[in-house]
Amino acid sequence: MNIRFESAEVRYGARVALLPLSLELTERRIGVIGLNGSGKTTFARLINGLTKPTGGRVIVNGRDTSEDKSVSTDVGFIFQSPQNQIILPIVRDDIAFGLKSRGFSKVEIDTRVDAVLRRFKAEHLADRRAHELSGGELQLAALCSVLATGPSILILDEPTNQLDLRNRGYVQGLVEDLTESAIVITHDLDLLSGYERVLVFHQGQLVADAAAAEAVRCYREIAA
Ligand SMILES: Nc1ncnc2c1ncn2[C@@H]1O[C@H](COP(=O)(O)OP(=O)(O)OP(=O)(O)O)[C@@H](O)[C@H]1O
Repeated sequence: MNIRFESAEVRYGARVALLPLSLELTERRIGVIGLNGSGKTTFARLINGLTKPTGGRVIVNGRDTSEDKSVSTDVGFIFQSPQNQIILPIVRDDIAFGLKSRGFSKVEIDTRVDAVLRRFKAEHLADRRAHELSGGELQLAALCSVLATGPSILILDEPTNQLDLRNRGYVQGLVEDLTESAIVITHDLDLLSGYERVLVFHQGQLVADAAAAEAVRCYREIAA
């Protein structure tokens, strides 16, 4: 993946959500940490064009997110509460929904739905009602829905939020095994152990950009 921030900033009136930021991201796994309200989600939303910079530019795989809507097909986003992004009641239908809205044919949709369910060993969830799923199962269903459409970059916003220890380990394993590039926003610092690149945000500013151990040390100082 290639993501470039060129003095990108986000302001909501007088409130600064992200101060002008310039950086390039090419690593396969990137962690993002920081206190509540520090700008992490704003940073992530800029990458798939959900939020447009109020100044500067964000270029993803050669495309300007402010000008080219197709960026959003390249960047999948799993939100903090996956239950909010599952639209249809049955898991299989929800996975198909995203494909339908992207114009895939019926045959292609069926093939892709089956393939993604197989890939994540989630066949047992296909006919389940989404609102009956556990937190870990919901994460898995959301992952299937997003990855079925074939993004090359995946953003996960607090993927282990509200998960018990077993499901946390399960989701950690899923993320480790992804062939797609992944940007992981988390308050679960152990999740990032071994990450070569972790960004630390504080008050809308990137204050550290380092390997996990160093970044976490910086974050602990801020939080102290
Ligand atoms: N749509 C919006 N309108 C006004 N202010 C906003 C909006 N979205 C975010 N902000 C503000 O921008 C700042 C950064 O928010 P952001 O959601 O990026 O933080 P975060 O680091 O992801 O926080 P958390 O860890 O709590 O999820 C906050 O002060 C927030 O209130």
